[in-house]
Amino acid sequence: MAVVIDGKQVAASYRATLKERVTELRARGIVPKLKVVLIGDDPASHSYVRGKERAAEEIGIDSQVLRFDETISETELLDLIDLMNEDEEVHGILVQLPLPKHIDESRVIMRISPEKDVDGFHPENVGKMMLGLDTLLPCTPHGILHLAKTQTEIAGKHVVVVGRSQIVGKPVGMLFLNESATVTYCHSKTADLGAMTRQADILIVAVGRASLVTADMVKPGAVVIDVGVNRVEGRLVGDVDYAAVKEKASAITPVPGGVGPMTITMLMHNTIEVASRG
Ligand SMILES: Nc1nc(=O)c2c([nH]1)NC[C@@H]1CN(c3ccc(C(=O)N[C@@H](CCC(=O)O)C(=O)O)cc3)C=[N+]21
Repeated sequence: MAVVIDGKQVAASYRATLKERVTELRARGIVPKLKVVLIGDDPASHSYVRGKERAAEEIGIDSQVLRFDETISETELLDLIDLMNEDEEVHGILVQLPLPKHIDESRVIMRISPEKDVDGFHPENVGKMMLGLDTLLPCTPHGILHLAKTQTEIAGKHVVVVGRSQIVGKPVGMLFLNESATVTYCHSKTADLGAMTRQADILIVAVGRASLVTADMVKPGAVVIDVGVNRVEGRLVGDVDYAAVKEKASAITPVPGGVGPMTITMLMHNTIEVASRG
């Protein structure tokens, strides 16, 4: 029977240390400031952004959400980013994804100043992360690494990543490689997924398909990190068959209450990092 990794609890205790850092910054006259751009009326996006606002308020970060309807043009959005890039009081800029079809996501990401890119999505930050240099790390991968470290040593472990998205799969493998894990990537074209996942000491699943990973695909004693966010019959579930895998793993993250709260907390971490650079 696995330990349930309480992401809500780990995130809350991490936020307590962040709150102290904000107190110190404010004593020096620095108020960390985060701008979130939210386009359209997708209920999930609005819910995530509310979570970000709540966390910022708890820690003492000044956050502002700029809401636009989906008719906003790409040029208008890029001009807005330019203004925030130039505003010395703004430390972090986040444009909530996905964007409407008529807006080129990569052009938007590349327009955000790498120094203010608290998502860690800009190619300059991705490149620095790949090189193992000190930089703004992508929030979900950073949160996953932090959760895994509460359970196990990373060096020498076999980490199997299922999913190769730009936002989670690819960077999370790179972060664990930098921590001296042996990393295997799996994806939709992987020939025998179970044969791969059964080798994992640490199994990270970030695909977006409910019940993708079943108990027979997990090595006894593995640490399982479920990054999936799926709505099934109105309920939020991950990519892992939680009830069955829980019996086999040594530790597992629940959905909700696992990786999600860590993602938001690492966004706060990045905003404070930028504010601390002065
Ligand atoms: N530029 C950008 N940066 C992002 O970081 C980003 C994004 N766009 N677009 C969407 C995804 C998704 N994402 C989540 C954040 C928190 C939870 C979270 O806190 N989930 C709660 C449950 C929330 C609920 O109940 O709906 C949990 O797992 O416990 C989930 C998902 C950030 N994203």
